[in-house]
Amino acid sequence: MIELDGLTKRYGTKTAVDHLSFRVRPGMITGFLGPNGAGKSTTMRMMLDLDNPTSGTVRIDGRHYRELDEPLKYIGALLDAKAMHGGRSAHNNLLCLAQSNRIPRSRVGEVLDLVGLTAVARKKSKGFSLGMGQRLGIASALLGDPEILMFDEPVNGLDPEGIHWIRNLMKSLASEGRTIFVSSHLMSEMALTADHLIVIGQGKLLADTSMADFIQQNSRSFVRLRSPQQERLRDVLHADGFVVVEAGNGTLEVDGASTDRLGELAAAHQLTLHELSAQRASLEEAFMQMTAGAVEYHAHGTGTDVHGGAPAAPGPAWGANSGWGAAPGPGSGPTGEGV
Ligand SMILES: Nc1ncnc2c1ncn2[C@@H]1O[C@H](COP(=O)(O)OP(=O)(O)OP(=O)(O)O)[C@@H](O)[C@H]1O
Repeated sequence: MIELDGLTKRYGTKTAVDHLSFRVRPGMITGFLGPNGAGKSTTMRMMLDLDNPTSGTVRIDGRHYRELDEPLKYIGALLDAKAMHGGRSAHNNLLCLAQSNRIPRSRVGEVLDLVGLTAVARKKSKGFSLGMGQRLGIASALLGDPEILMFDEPVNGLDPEGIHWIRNLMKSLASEGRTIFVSSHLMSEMALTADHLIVIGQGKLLADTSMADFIQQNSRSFVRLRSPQQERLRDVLHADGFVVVEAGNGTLEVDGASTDRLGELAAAHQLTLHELSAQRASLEEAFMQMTAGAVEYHAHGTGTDVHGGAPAAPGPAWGANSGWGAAPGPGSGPTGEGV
């Protein structure tokens, strides 16, 4: 378990992390979300004692990081995959870490195997691709077989097979009862991976909730209907008290209704339906809805349409930090489920 209490970090007049308090619990994957500059990396660095809090505390299984003997056996982290020594081989990078934490030499081979780098174990890591570097960073996090694992953007640079692999790895580590804390800008990936979410904006806690509740509470869900008798269907729905939105292309959208109820209503009036589908909002929509007021770096002239998917790609007008990391993908719009 990781416990944060009133964690705060100021850089001069800038408050990067603002009185954050939350728990990261074992046996599940907790996603850590926030727009660019929200304070995620600063929070993770303070969790690992790489940065000193201005005030507040972080406890790892009840203790401060500094009080842990051989910390890699308690908490493993992938923060910056490029932090490895480029002149050393993958094997030697891990061996140095293992020796400084009294981890047996045999574990190096095990984790290299686990991340699929055995064939390049003796190659210098400076020649590694982004994806190979990520795998090496993940190997270093796993080295001490810790109960707590923290991953900052773990799928960065990984190909689809690699993304699938890290997703399943995190799930299996969580199912063993470990504590998994992961940040990512890839909402579609986060939606498939995390059980629980911590969302921050401008350093402050915005949400600490299950994935399902987060999506339900921060976005619109509706039922989409399509019928060759659209006008009659609309009249029947109106007569039954539903608010109906004509969405173009012959589709109607109804908020606050179940597909069962609407299907039965259509059948009772002998109306043919070509589509009856519950549209669940995506995590990306819910995230953009919640963080709309806490986005520090905006692209001028694009806006963030909370019901219309991802904003446009970052342009030259973006702030000092890069823009949104999430490209519109399979998780971009509402997802349909139905007939
Ligand atoms: N060493 C530093 N000195 C001054 N300001 C800093 C420093 N590190 C971070 N900040 C500022 O603190 C804020 C939080 O930054 P941080 O990198 O933690 O955000 P983030 O959520 O990880 O962002 P991203 O998603 O872009 O990686 C930003 O405004 C950033 O400019």
